[in-house]
Amino acid sequence: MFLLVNLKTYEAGTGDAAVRVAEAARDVADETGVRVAVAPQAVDLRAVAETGVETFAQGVDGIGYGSSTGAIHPGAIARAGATGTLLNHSERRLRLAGIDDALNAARDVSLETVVCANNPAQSAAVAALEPDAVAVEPPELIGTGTPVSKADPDIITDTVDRVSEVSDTPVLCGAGITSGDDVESALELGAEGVLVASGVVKSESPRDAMLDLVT
Ligand SMILES: O=C(CO)COP(=O)(O)O
Repeated sequence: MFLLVNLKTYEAGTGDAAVRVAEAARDVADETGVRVAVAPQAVDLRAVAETGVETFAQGVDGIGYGSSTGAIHPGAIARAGATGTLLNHSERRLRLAGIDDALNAARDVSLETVVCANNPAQSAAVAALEPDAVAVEPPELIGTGTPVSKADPDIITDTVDRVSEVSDTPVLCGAGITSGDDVESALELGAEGVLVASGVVKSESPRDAMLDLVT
């Protein structure tokens, strides 16, 4: 089981608040033995990684060193302390060739890669690029509190089936997940972990929210 907490650009997941969520995530991982990682904005990566929590970037660009103003270089992300990156989140979508470039650039600096996809077919397409994991997140459920594992369970089972035809890439899922029950349903459907944002970041107690998700 892997819980990846995406802080997005929520105010409650930025700057000092990002560090507080990260410390809570680190403690929850230590206390429960469940793998928990946090994905802050790039500018907060170093401070979040210094808490000791496993730290993912929200994305990197498929570029090398040189003249790419405004781009996020995977090497800079790794030096800031991140050990992995999301790619192709539905709020930051890439074309297939861009995903491939970003995957290769991330691999060059040994970043773990979780590629998001909107549906089972896209999940199978990105699985062919052999990321470390695929995360299926139906965009219409993101941020709604209506969990993919209950509202649209076929998306998870179909994704697991389609991906397994292509590679042995593990499948994660996300969108609307807010409780331990939602996580349990996702795992029963074949997911190996979940991506969660608003259910943790916007909660009064991110620690309690994460504990509920993993226990
Ligand atoms: O987009 C998500 C995680 O990457 C899911 O967002 P919510 O948990 O807010 O639905």
